[in-house]
Amino acid sequence: MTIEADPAVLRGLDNWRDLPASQQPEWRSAEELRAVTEELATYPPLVFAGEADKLREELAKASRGEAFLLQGGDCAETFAESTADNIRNKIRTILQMAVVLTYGASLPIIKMGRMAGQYAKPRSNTMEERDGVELPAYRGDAVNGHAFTPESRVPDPNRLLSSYHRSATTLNLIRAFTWGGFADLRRVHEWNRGFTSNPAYKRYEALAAEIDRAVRFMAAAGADFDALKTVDFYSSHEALLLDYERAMTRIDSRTGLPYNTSAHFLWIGERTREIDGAHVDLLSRVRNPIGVKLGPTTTPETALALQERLNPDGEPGRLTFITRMGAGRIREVLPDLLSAVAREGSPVTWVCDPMHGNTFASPSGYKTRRFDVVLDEVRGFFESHEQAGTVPGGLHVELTGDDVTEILGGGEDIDEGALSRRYETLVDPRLNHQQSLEMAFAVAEMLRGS
Ligand SMILES: O=C[C@H](O)[C@H](O)COP(=O)(O)O
Ligand SMILES: C=C(OP(=O)(O)O)C(=O)O
Ligand SMILES: [Mn+2]
Repeated sequence: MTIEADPAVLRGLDNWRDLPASQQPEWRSAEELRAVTEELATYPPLVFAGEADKLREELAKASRGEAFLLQGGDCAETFAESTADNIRNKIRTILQMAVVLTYGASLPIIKMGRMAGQYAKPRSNTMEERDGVELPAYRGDAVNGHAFTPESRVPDPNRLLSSYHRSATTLNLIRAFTWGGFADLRRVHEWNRGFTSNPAYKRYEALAAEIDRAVRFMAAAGADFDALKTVDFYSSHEALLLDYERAMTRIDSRTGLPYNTSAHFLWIGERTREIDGAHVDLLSRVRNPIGVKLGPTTTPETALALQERLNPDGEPGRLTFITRMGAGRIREVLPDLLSAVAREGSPVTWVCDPMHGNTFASPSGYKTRRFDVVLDEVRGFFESHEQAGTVPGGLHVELTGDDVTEILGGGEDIDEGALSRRYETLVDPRLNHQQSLEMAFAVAEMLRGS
């Protein structure tokens, strides 16, 4: 039986159109935009509402310390790089990290990609200047091209259709990999053995040996490894482009309620989380689990107001706060926020993004981050929760499965001179494959309190 939506609920989905919306492109034609969104609205959903419900329940567990979220992927996915190899390497990296974190946390790890839709970027500056030439900033492949030419930088609504198609093909491959045998625990464990056999990561030898013993114990005890061949892998992206997100918002026939079907999980960025703004309004009306980024200027009042607006019923798993304070600020800012929300707010899943508060430009002009500083923010996150008596629920990182050189440091000690070797990101720097695994081992040690 199909349940129809309440007409007032349907009308509400367009309420955002009358509200201030920051970070929206100046599309080259309103007509074209209308045609594109009308077409998008006829396309099938990318995810099923029931999957979003399942994720909400899993995130509720993370809010109580019964699970831990690992959310990772590019700062900005690109059409050109959404190839089989890239997608496979990213999934492989996240699965490898998840095995290490499962052991460290002794908890199920919720696996989520910043994948299959992470094509739109908020920018600090509307324009970019190079050698005296000024053009609109690159805002992600969903909006314009990265090539520094006037033609490429014009926001083109047709790119929204390409985003949908790229998201669909990426998600299809993700589902094939994670249900088709690629995620087999024994196989992922073998990959991790390859990583820890590298002398650069000798520091993690003891932990790696413990994991190895645990897997052998499971085998000896008759664990059903065939049941561990498949995993749930969720998709997520920043819900930035409201025209796209609205077109992908559909009524679930089981319940008559609206879901954003472009991804399982959507988050609102640090630059678009105005309490009376369009982004908060649209996401307040969908049933998906959602996130909000919180930077170092966030006050307890703001956090509580966002909770009231986005999760008025206080439903566990509905709202995730993704904090991105900067390693230098987190110990000073986060504990008060945690205490205020614990005292006066409703259940929330707290996740640490140790990337976005720690970005700087190297002397040679590369946007980068330091591996040690990123890890220090994660440490500060755990310390703050310890101090406030609250639950650290997960990790949100920008990573890739390839050997890029975008973040300084780590066991292979990428230095400033090395950044130019393989600096490929179009927006923010990502942990490479090895750095991602190293982070997983380091965080696993933190989770065990060693
Ligand atoms: O990914 C996050 C933001 O889009 C990014 O950090 C903004 O970068 P910008 O300051 O280069 O515009
Ligand atoms: C834009 C991003 O982050 P923030 O909103 O935290 O700056 C991002 O996650 O890429
Ligand atoms: Mn980013």
